[in-house]
Amino acid sequence: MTPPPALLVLEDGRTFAGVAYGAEGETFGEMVFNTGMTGYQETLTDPSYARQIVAMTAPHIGNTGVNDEDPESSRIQVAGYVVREPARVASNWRATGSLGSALRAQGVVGIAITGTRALTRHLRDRGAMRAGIFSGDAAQAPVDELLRRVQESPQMAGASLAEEVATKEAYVVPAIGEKRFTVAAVDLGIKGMTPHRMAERGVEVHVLPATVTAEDILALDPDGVFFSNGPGDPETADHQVAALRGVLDAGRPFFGICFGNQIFGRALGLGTYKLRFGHRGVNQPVQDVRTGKVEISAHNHGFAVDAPKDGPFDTPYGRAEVSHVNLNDGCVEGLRLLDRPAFSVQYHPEAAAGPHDASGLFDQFVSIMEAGK
Ligand SMILES: NC(=O)CC[C@H](N)C(=O)O
Repeated sequence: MTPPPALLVLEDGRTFAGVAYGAEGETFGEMVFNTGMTGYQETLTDPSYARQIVAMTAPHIGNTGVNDEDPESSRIQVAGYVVREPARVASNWRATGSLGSALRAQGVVGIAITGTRALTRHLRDRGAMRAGIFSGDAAQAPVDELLRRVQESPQMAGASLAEEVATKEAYVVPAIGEKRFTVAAVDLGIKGMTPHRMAERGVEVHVLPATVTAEDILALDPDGVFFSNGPGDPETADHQVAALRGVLDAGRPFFGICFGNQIFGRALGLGTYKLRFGHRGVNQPVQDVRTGKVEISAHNHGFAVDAPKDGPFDTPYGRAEVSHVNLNDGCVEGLRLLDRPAFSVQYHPEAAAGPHDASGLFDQFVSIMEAGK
């Protein structure tokens, strides 16, 4: 059966005609692209993609189907999905179904277009922008009308989404093997692999809702505090910035990833800004400013911290420095305090999917907790 026609409409009026993939209907979100050649299931279930329509630059998606082990959260989180060619056969020994049926079962509207390269170049040149996918009855309206609705949909700048996707109830991920440390992990849209990487190192992880206060965190008497990745604009995360300031005031060892890095930056008094099209993929080169060492790393961010890159600077918590920079565009990829046990990275050392070059950052978190005991 041939899938029905579908239309992708960008807010600047560019359109891409294709066929429906996944659920039929309509959806709106920020149009972004992901360059990962692997890991579509992890990408789709990463809560940081909330309210984003993700286009895959890899031309063939769905080859290995879906399985029960790779999801990073309990559901598909993207607002919509754009692929070039959906695999007609799902072939993998772990597969429990096809990606197309998983998208349909979860009501995720997608589209297959031939022009994913043209779309990516357009976003690279003009920047990430709002978009809509329309198929079935939703595609019957005139294009002008669809465009108007895209232009009326919410922007990513100014969006507060972390509390929407984060857990409402605290839960514990037990240490694997002997328990050595307790970590309070604030969930802003945490990926399942992150607590797992800590648990593998003897950490019992208390995952807490995004609405917790510094008092709630410190009441657990944790050896370390972690702030996770998450969707939305870091400028809206005032509550989390205040909570982190309380944690830093108490001198607790701190590690942050992605949204957590942006909140750390804000807690240090730095600003954040929106990147033109962001970094989403599994092969971004990041350099450790001190050692010169380059890690190839997994990324998913559309915002970045604005910090001085020419050496240490003063913050309310003493001197700090930019620890890592991106070699593609020079943006800040990590921060650390020089006299206190606190650091964060903008990229993804849990790397699901992605290369494991940066996994040593979890060991670094363990060392600062060890030193603090
Ligand atoms: N993965 C993340 O934590 C993303 C952080 C933030 N929402 C951004 O896009 O930059």
